[in-house]
Amino acid sequence: MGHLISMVELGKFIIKHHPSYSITVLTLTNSFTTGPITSYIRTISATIPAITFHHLPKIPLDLQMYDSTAVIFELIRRSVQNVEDALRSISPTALIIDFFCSPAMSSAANANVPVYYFITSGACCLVTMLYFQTLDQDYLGSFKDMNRLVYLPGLPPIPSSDMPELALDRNSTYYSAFLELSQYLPKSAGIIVNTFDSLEPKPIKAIRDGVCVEDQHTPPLYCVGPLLADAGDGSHECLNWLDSQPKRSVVYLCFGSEAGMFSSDQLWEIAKGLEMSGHRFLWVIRSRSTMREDDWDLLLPDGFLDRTKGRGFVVKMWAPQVKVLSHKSVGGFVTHCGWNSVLEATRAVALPMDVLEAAEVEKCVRQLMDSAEGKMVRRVVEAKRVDAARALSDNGSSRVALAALVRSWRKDRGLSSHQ
Ligand SMILES: O=c1ccn([C@@H]2O[C@H](COP(=O)(O)OP(=O)(O)O[C@H]3O[C@H](CO)[C@@H](O)[C@H](O)[C@H]3O)[C@@H](O)[C@H]2O)c(=O)[nH]1
Repeated sequence: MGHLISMVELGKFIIKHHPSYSITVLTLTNSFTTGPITSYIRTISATIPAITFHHLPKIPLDLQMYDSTAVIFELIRRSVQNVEDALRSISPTALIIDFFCSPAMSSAANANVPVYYFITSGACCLVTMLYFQTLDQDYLGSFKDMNRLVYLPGLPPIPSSDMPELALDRNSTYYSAFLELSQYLPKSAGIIVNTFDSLEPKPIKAIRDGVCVEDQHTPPLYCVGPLLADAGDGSHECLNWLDSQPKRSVVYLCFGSEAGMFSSDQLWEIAKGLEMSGHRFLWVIRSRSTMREDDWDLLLPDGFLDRTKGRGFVVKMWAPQVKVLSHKSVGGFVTHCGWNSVLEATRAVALPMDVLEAAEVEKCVRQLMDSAEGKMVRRVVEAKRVDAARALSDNGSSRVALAALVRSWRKDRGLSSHQ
């Protein structure tokens, strides 16, 4: 969902400023096409005629054989011919691919269409992707076993255990897919990133200076963000509850669209931490262990909902996050740091939470709501909010980047400035 929303937001950004274009989003359907995804696609299709969804033929897969990430890689790998067929029938000016979709590079080459990557995470993450070919040669073991710092251009040293999940285990299939991404990125016509120049100046400079890719040309970088979903219309009972809470008193906890699927042990730890913190909270819970509505309450500590009644509100599965974050009663956001949530948090306040233990949850919530550090985070976020608006304004860095991107694909296709 995090990837789909930002891809659609990129499409909206393109047609808003270059209305002669229309956008076709190629989508795969399978087990991960959950209710929120289906209803999101329906809403966009009904409200934005310039964006259409082209559903690629369904690929039959034995789901028992794959975990949730492997399913995505396998579907993409097996859809190469279908993507090529779609490109031949649509005949687009350019193909923009998510970073999971490297195999589509060959579909585009066969259909003679220029390919641009779209990085739905920030420039920090892109540095890791580009530099991964070098890391693969420099660090011989698996990052998960190293217990050391990893050095990347433009970034502070990163504990090896904090490397992207796909890159942690050298023997996994994800590792080869991540390495393949690192090899394909420099071959693209350009890289579009959902960030803005003043948000991540050091990694952006490192990429533009070409120091993340050895012995190869780094393609042009287009920082066009922040691309964020609109708050939209519609109501939700959690918004009514927020209306009745004091200003900036509620801490909002939500852990993205996929990562938010916790085991029952983890849910239990978060619940305990929230109870101990004594603060008001709005918490979105998802769990892999059960999807039956009646079972939800059993996942939480006995009596938790009664003891926190009035000061806590639990939403099952999905909350209107953008609306929640802009609500006046929300004073803090505890997140897994999915990039969309980070960007959306520029409208609110966030602290990352790492270790899922009750004491850590309690500490994190208290720090955010009570401490000098929490106040400082609020000030930094406010400054970034102003920078973000500037980047998207006329002649702002993201608008200039979008214009350069459009010029680039026109040039690739030999089109004049009117086409
Ligand atoms: O209850 C919910 C949960 C999520 N959202 C929205 O769903 C999106 C979630 O995106 P994100 O915060 O990026 O989380 P994920 O989808 O889990 O993130 C995946 O995709 C991101 C973008 O590539 C990566 O940065 C993350 O590491 C990866 O986990 C955001 O727009 C949220 O507003 C809701 O509206 N309601």
